[in-house]
Amino acid sequence: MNVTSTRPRLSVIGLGKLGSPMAAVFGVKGFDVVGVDLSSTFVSALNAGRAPVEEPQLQEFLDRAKGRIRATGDYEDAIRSTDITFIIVPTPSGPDRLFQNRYVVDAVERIGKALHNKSDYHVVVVTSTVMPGSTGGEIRAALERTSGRIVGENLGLCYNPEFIALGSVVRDMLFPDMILIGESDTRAGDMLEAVYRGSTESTPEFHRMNLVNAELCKISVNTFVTTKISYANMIADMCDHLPGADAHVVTRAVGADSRIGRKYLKPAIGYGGPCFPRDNKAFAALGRKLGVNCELAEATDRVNDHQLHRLMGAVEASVSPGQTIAVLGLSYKPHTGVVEESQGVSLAVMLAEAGYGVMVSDPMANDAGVAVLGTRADVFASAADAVANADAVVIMTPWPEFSEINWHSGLSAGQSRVVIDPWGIVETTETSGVKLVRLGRGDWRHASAAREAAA
Ligand SMILES: NC(=O)c1ccc[n+]([C@@H]2O[C@H](COP(=O)([O-])OP(=O)(O)OC[C@H]3O[C@@H](n4cnc5c(N)ncnc54)[C@H](O)[C@@H]3O)[C@@H](O)[C@H]2O)c1
Ligand SMILES: O=c1ccn([C@@H]2O[C@H](COP(=O)(O)OP(=O)(O)O[C@H]3O[C@H](CO)[C@@H](O)[C@H](O)[C@H]3O)[C@@H](O)[C@H]2O)c(=O)[nH]1
Repeated sequence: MNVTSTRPRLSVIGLGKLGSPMAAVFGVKGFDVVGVDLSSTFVSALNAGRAPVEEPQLQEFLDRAKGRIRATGDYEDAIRSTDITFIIVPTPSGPDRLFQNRYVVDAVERIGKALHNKSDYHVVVVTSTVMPGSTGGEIRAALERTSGRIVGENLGLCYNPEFIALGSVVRDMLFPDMILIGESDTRAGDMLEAVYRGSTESTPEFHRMNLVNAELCKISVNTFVTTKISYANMIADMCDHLPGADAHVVTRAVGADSRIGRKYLKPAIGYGGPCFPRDNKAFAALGRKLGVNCELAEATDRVNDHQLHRLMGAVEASVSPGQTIAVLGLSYKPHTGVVEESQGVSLAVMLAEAGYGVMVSDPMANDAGVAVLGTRADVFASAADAVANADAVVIMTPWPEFSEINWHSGLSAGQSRVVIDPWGIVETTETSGVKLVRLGRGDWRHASAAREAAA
C-alpha cells in the first residue's frame, strides 16, 4: 500500500452506470481513484471532469472529487498505482439465462498480467453481478493463471456487489442498508470493509462470508424483492375483478405488517430494467442446472410477464383501435433514460401492432425509446402536448411531472379522453370529458362493463 497515505488507493474497471458513480463517491470520500474503461470516450470524459453517464448527483460528485480521480485505458498504470481494484463490467445473460463472465474474465486477465510488474499486496474485487460459483471458480483461476500469484498469498479476491438502483445510485452508495463482502481471506475482507467504513454515511450492517454465499445473497435479494412486486400485482389483478376493491389501499395495509414491509409492494405494471427481469430467470436457470425446484422464481417471472397483457386488456376495454393513445414514460422507472426491458416501450409496440395511433413522451428517454420504436410512434418532447393530441393516455412511468398534467387539455365540448393510471398518481376524480381508469381498482372494469351494456 502507498506509504504516504493511510487510505488504500482504488481503481475501478468499467466506468458505466455503476462504475462512474462509484468512482465519484470514493473520490469525494477522500480516496484516490483511477478509473479504467475500454471506451476512450468514457476515459476522456472522466479526465475532463465530465460524467460519462447520466445519473443524478454524478456530475456534482465528480466536481467535488476533482484532483482525486483520473482515468486511463492502461491497466498497467491503474494496477501499479492502486491497492484495490473493483471490476464493474457487464455480465450479460446468455441463451441459457445464466449471467456470462466473459467481460469479467477479460478484465481479470488484464489485471493479472499487470500484477506481474508489481510486488505489493493487491485486492481484486468483483462487483459485477455473477452466478454463484463464478468468483471462486473461473475468475479466481484466470487471476491466478495470469498473475502467477496464489489468492490468499499477497493477493486478495472479494465478491462485493452493490444494491444500488439507477436514478439513486449516489444516494444508495452513501446510505446502504448492508455491505456484502464475500472474501477469499480476512486480510482482503478487512481492507474492503475499511473502504466502506470510510465511504458510507449510514451505519450499514456488514455481512462478510465466503465467495459463493455472497454471490447467492446478491441474486436472492433481487429475486425476493421481485416476488414482492409480483405478489402486489397479483393482488391488483384480483382487485381489478372485485367492485369496490383498491390494490393501493390493500397493499399499504398488508405492508404495515412488519413481517412484510411496504417497500417494493407497489402494484402497477410489473418490474423492468436491466436487472430485475433477468434475475429470476438466472436464479431459475441455476436451479434447473443444479436439479433444484425454483418454481417460485419462475412464477414471479410469469406473473410479471402477465402484467402488460393485463394492462392491454384495460386499454382494449376502454379505447377502440384507430384511436390515438399517448404513452407517457418510456424509461423503465423515473429519473433515468434507460429503456432496457421497459414496459412503456413494449406497450407502445403492442398498441401499434393492434392498430392504435401511438404517441410517446418521456422526460429523459425519448431518444433511446425512438431508437427501438422507429416509425411505430410519434415522439413528443412535451408530455402535455402528447396528451392534448390524444384520445387516450396510459401512464407507464410515474415521473413526478406527469401528475401535474391537465388531462382535459385540447378537448373540445362533447369530446372525451380516457386516462389509464396503473400507478395511482392521478388525483382528479372523474369529471366531464375525462374518464379515469385506475388499474388495480375494481371500479374501472365495472364501469366499462356498464358502458358496454348501455351501448
Ligand atoms: N446498473 C445497475 O443498476 C447495476 C446495479 C447492480 C449491479 N450491476 C451490475 O454491474 C455490472 C455493470 O453494470 P453497468 O450497468 O454499470 O454496465 P454498463 O454497461 O453501464 O458499464 C460497463 C462498462 O464497462 C466497460 N468495459 C467492458 N469491458 C471492459 C474491460 N475489459 N475493461 C474495462 N472496461 C470494460 C464498458 O465499456 C462500460 O463502460 C453488471 O454486472 C451489472 O449486472 C448493475
Ligand atoms: O414497488 C415497486 C418497486 C419497483 N417496481 C419496479 O421495479 C423495477 C426496478 O426498480 P428499482 O429497484 O428502483 O431499480 P433498479 O435500478 O432496477 O434496481 C434493482 O436492481 C439493481 C441491479 O441488480 C439492484 O442493485 C437494486 O438493489 C434493485 O433495486 C422498476 O421497473 C420499478 O417500476 C415496482 O413495480 N413496484
